[in-house]
Amino acid sequence: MKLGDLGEFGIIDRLSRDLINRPGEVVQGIGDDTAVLNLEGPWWLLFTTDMLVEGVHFSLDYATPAQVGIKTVAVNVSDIAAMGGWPAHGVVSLGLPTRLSVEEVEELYQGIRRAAGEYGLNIVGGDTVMSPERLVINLALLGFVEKGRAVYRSGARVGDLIYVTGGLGKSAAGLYLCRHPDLTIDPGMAAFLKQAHLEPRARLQAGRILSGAGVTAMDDVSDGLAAELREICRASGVGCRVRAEDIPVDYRVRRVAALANYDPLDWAFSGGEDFELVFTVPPDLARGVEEKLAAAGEECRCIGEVIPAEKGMVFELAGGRCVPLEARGYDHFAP
Ligand SMILES: Nc1ncnc2c1ncn2[C@@H]1O[C@H](COP(=O)(O)OP(=O)(O)O)[C@@H](O)[C@H]1O
Ligand SMILES: Cc1ncc(C[n+]2csc(CCOP(=O)(O)OP(=O)(O)O)c2C)c(N)n1
Ligand SMILES: [Mg+2]
Repeated sequence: MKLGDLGEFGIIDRLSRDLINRPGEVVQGIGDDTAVLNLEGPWWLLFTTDMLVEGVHFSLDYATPAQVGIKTVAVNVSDIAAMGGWPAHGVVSLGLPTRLSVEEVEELYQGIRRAAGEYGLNIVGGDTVMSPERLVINLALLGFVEKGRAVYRSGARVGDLIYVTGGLGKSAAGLYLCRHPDLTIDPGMAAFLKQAHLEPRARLQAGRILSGAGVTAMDDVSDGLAAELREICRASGVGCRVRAEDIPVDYRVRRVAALANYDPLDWAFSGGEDFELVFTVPPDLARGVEEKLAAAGEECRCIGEVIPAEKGMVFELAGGRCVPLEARGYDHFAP
């Protein structure tokens, strides 16, 4: 069978059997943003890894080595943020093609150093090997969260409101601009969107606030809003209804989408790599959540609500007509 026949999530499902031999220490295994492991003391350990491959996650045609380092840290911290915890210690593995110079590899590490400093985490080790063609970089990251405070994908309940932080589609618009440098557009706009793609930021502060404010489920938007909603719905055994009019899409994203002849909502739903947080919250706590985020300078928007599983995933178009929400997101092995 070919990898493309199963897709990324089918492959992971197949691999995920018979891997736990110390069940007593596992609070949450495969299936969430990070593993959650039980320790003595007040905190659970969060453990996650994400790898970036040249040509798949970045291109050195337009990303600087420092930006690749920044992104590597951000995508991993984002998974810790989506559990409601904080990052602590990481190890970095490098597969280096010999065409890179020492200076470029040092620059990569300047990016890692800068981002690690910003999120307050240590890099305490790693591995360095030759890679025949492409630059490969992996971070494995430990974090902590107070026992009982981790937010899983599985906690959404019918009636909860669905929110998303910040705005969606910026990364996809930025990627489009990196690939089409000749597009005529205001340079300030282009710089903003490209930065969103090349130097994403993890919503660590928002994740901490949300895990302390009673949210029921949370995920970071790495594969696109639709894919993350599918994960929450599947893990929680619920459905969802989201309103087109409330999906936060920045005017700059709309501008690039118009020039590129794309539907900006497609970028929001399927573009991915925005690293915003999508979360659910019971209606009686929603006001408090909004106020706490606003007080910390974090934006959020209510985009819909959790409905019974039988109703599926529903997309309410501007004007009120409802259509099924296609959970089309980034799949590494999509045909
Ligand atoms: N090769 C693998 N072996 C075991 N677990 C894996 C493997 N690849 C992914 N996973 C797990 O499958 C789940 C989904 O992975 P992924 O979609 O990459 O999550 P995320 O978007 O949070 O990075 C996660 O819990 C991850 O730890
Ligand atoms: C050169 C290049 N092509 C395409 C993309 C778009 N892209 C690559 S991976 C990805 C989705 C997220 O990656 P994944 O490794 O699945 O992250 P995870 O869900 O594990 O956090 C997207 C949108 C990109 N960033 N760079
Ligand atoms: Mg991953």
